[in-house]
Amino acid sequence: MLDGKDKHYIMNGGSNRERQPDIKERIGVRNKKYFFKEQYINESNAFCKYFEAIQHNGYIQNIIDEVDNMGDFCDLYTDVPKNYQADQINLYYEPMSVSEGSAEILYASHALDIRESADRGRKLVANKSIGKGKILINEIPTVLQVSPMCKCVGERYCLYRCHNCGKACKLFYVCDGCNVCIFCSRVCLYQAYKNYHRYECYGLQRHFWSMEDTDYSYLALRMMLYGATKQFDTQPVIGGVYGHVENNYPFIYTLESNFHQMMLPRVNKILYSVARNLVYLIRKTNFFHQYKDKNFNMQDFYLYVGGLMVKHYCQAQNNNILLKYPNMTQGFGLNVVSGTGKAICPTIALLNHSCTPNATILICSEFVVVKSIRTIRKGEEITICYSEVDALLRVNERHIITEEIFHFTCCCSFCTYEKNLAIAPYKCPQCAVGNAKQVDSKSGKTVGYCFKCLRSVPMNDIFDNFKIAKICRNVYNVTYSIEHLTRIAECYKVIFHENSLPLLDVYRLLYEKHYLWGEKPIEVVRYGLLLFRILEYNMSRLYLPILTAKVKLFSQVVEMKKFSEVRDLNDEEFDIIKTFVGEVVNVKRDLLFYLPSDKCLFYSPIQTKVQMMFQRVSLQSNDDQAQA
Ligand SMILES: C[S@@+](CC[C@H](N)C(=O)[O-])C[C@H]1O[C@@H](n2cnc3c(N)ncnc32)[C@H](O)[C@@H]1O
Repeated sequence: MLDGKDKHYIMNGGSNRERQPDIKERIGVRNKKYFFKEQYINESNAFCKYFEAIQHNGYIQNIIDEVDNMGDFCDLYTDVPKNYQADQINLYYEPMSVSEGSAEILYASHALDIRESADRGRKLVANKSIGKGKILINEIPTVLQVSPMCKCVGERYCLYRCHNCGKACKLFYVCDGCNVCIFCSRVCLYQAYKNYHRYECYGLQRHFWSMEDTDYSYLALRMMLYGATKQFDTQPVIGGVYGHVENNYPFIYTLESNFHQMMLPRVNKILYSVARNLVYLIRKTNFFHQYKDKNFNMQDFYLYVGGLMVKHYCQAQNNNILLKYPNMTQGFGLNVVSGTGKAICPTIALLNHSCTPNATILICSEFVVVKSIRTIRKGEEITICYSEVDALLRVNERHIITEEIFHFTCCCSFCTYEKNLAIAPYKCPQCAVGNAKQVDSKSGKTVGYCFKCLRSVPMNDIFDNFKIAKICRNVYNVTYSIEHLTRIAECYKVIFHENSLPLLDVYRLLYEKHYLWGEKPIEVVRYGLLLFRILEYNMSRLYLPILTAKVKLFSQVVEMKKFSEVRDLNDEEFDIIKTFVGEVVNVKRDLLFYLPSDKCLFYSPIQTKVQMMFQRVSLQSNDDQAQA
């Protein structure tokens, strides 16, 4: 439990931690002109300066023209069927809820606490051991952006979700004004209209806002409008609870924006989008009329609202949750999802990113649910993998994504592990458990140091294998032969630990080569299984990209004609197939983590086919299971 000053800081989100850009590092790497610290102190100040500048040099006229000459009303909306089926969205999941709610954090389980760390800011940690598959948070989004279902926006965005509460709706009410927003009930329609929709309706009709994944101006506007309905009250209710059902604005207001980590071109894009929003609000809506008789300086108030929208834009970029579904019925592709919008959930926004997460987000009708994907120890931080980051990429590639999209450099345990690999990458030749590094190479002998044995170890064997691997790699680069790749894998098995990432790269290549060119189908299974063993060791079995890739592997094996020719298996091959059949059965259980049982039915034909293909093996597996 937190107390006193610490608790105040953390709950209020402000904390005494003011993130400052790492000036030396940035200026060292990038051109100085991109750095803006001297120019802008914070989001509000940035917007004031920008707005003053565009007013001064006349550029504002371009924005006014753009707003005044918005396109025509889009005819296609009139084609939207008014009684469209809910497209199974609500039926996707059973309702889920946390077993016992926290008294300190809205929507969270009592097993979670808020803490703060110097490198990552606020975080949620487990205050007791948590099992796999437990519901940790079950949150109703505070602000929601549902992508409109207009056909000119594209099929990808088609969605039958209430734009106010997020519920999927079987029959819906379409707003008569814009014909874009749909609502599940008259109550939602009325609420939305009163709180925000009357200000956005005109722009929505004319595609004023881009619904692209990288544009947050529409969501920023909605966040500001939510604030306006709460009189822009940013003071949390006394009582020290994080989050408030009636007024979550104080908790939105303090979400991480990473404004000071952004480069000038990005900031300029945001300022421009917000200036557009502001001009739109002034010229096309009566949003500001309600404040006119309150004796404030309207010019200052415009700038205040603009500053708020800049802040919310940056926050939306860092904290939004993509409303998407695991959609494994379509081609079993990696990350095959149907994107439908973005949500701001202040409690879930406390979760930091990890490239080897211990929890995942599921969208369950109008709820956003966080579920543990492995056992979490007491005191361990709860982490998710941010949806734009593909944890299957290598560390440098992942860092490009986190830096470009979220403006932070990931310092999770997996990134640290991958970086440490560079320091002591080898398997100790003495104990075969510890990590060793080379320390010396004299008179034909290579000596290393093992961090487990805590002493020097001979490394000649390792370096002999390195030499062979290097030669094989050179030959492979010319011939692309499977034999040389196999030889590299054998050398790597001596040099590195069996679940290490260098081996993963070689197995991935071997799998692809065998799948495309190989004569022996059993090798596809062998390397496919090895690949997933390493991935699951480093990440988790219940990790959606891994699961979908695995289902893809199984379906590929089923499709391989050559398997029908496999008759006589030797003992080793028999074992491989036995493991494979076991995995095919197990994956069904893993799928149930993400989908209700009727949605896993698509998987049954694969299971049946595999069991028929390898009848002898599956019979024996069944016997083994019965004995066990
Ligand atoms: C959704 S918020 C998470 C909560 C945040 N720590 C806070 O105090 O509000 C995302 C921000 O947390 C920080 N963060 C999250 N994961 C991180 C990681 N793995 N490494 C470094 N910073 C991280 C970044 O500043 C990121 O923009």
